[in-house]
Parts: sequence; structure tokens; C-alpha cells
Amino acid sequence: MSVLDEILDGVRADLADRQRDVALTELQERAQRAPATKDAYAALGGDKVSVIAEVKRSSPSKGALAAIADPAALASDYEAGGAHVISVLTERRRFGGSLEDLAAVRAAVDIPILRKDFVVTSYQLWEARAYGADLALLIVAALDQNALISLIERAESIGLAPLVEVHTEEELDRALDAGARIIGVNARDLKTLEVDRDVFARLAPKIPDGVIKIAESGVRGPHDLLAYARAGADAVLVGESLVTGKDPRAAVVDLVTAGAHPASRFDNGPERQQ
Ligand SMILES: O=C(O)c1ccccc1NCC(=O)[C@H](O)[C@H](O)COP(=O)(O)O
Repeated sequence: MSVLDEILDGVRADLADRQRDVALTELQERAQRAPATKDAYAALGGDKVSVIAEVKRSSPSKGALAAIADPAALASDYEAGGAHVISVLTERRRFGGSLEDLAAVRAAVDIPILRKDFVVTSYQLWEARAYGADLALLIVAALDQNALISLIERAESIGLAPLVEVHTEEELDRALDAGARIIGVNARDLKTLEVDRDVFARLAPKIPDGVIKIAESGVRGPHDLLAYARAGADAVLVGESLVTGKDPRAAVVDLVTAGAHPASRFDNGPERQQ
């Protein structure tokens, strides 16, 4: 069984508990009372390379990363450093996250928030909306094509921007066929946990203009952001290096500064055009 399959088993078990405790109608009522979602497309678009800063306590690949007693304070630091979007890992068993983290971050920041989890049913999209997310992650490797299409449609219909994650060319084809408008290329293979930063450069040329391209995982600092920028990234998603560093806010400032004027992007154009 792959790591992803093990994670999904735990996610489904936790989901069944929550579905027993909270009726879908209750979630929908809470979602309907929530303020309008923030414009994720604007936050991720433009000439800059946007920074998505992640609240991540632990991971299957590295175990415990950071205690993060106050996720709202960390998210506020990220926002003060200029982050364009906050990612909140809400999966409990392997990442130590929760919907309460999402709600706390929502109350603390004004920028868009991504619910980063392993979504397998529309109930989780309603949760995302009810607890204050503006985007929701959909992982192609975790979904069959019908589910992917219907979850993209459901997300959009309730005001969430779906970020569709891929790791292979076949997954990218499925994401595009399903109509994804924001695609995250994860350098981490969720089945083996190996990180290959070259995956983005291989897949990015196959992503049409007009689709937002996000490079996920393995960003250690501005040099990695610039390498992803040269390969055509519109945004990077960064977790581990921020939460394990001494000064997450300063680290975000460094990334945002590099992403504001990624000279190589304009001097030479993205690698795909060379
Ligand atoms: O981080 C993991 O070990 C992991 C394992 C299995 C599924 C997902 C996993 N991480 C989720 C992510 O995609 C990352 O948290 C995100 O891209 C940030 O990556 P990083 O900057 O390398 O922490």
C-alpha cells in the first residue's frame, strides 16, 4: 500500500466520524453565513511569483517539524511578510492539522486561504467553505476522473477555487481534461515521498497559458523560487523550510522579494521559450 493510500484510509475514517457528528445541512448553513470568498485568482496572478506559505506541523516524510501552538500567529507573520496566500494543512493523523486551525487562521488574516487536505467527497468542500477557506486542494492521484470533475464543479459552485494537484504527465492530462484553472505540480511523489524538483520544469510547458501554475514542495529559499520562476511558475507553495526556520516572517520577505522581480523571468523568458 502506498503512503497516499495509507493517508486516504485515515482521512476516510476521520471523515466518517465528522459526518456522524455534523450533518451536511448544518455545514451548508454555516457556509452560507460565511463571508464571500477572497479572489484567489487575483492573489496568484500578475507578473510576480506569488508565495503560498503553509502552516505545517508534521509530515509523513519528516515526522514532527514544528509545534505551532498558535497557527493564527504564524499565519499573521506570513501575511506581514507579504505572503499572497496561506495554506493550512487540516489533515490530523499525519500532519497534525485541524479545521480549528483553518478557522483560527481565517480570523487572523485577510489574504486567501487554501484548505490543504485529501478531499474525497463534497462534504469536505462544504467544511472548507464553512471554516473560512477560499481555495481547496484536489489531488488527482487520490480521485477517479468522475470524482475529480464533480469536485471541481462543486468547489466552484460554492465559491471555492480548486487547486488541482498533479505529479505526472498523465495526471496533468486528467487535470486539464477536467477543466482545472489552477494547477499545482507537486515535486513530491505522494506514493513514495521522493522529491524531484525537476518535475515542474518537465510538466510546465504542457500547461496552457491562462492556467495558473504552482510549484509545490521542496522550496528551500529564494534560489529555488527563482529556478521555478525560470521554468514558468506563477506561484510557489512552501511549508517545511518556513516552519523549521528561525524567522518565518523574514523567510517569507526573502521569497516575496525574489518573486516580485524574478529578473531571469523577464531577461530570458521562461525556460520553455528558449
Ligand atoms: O510533506 C509530506 O511529507 C507529504 C507526504 C504525503 C502527502 C503530502 C505531503 N505534503 C503535502 C505537501 O504537498 C506539502 O506540504 C507542500 O507542498 C509544501 O511542501 P514542503 O515545502 O516541501 O514542506
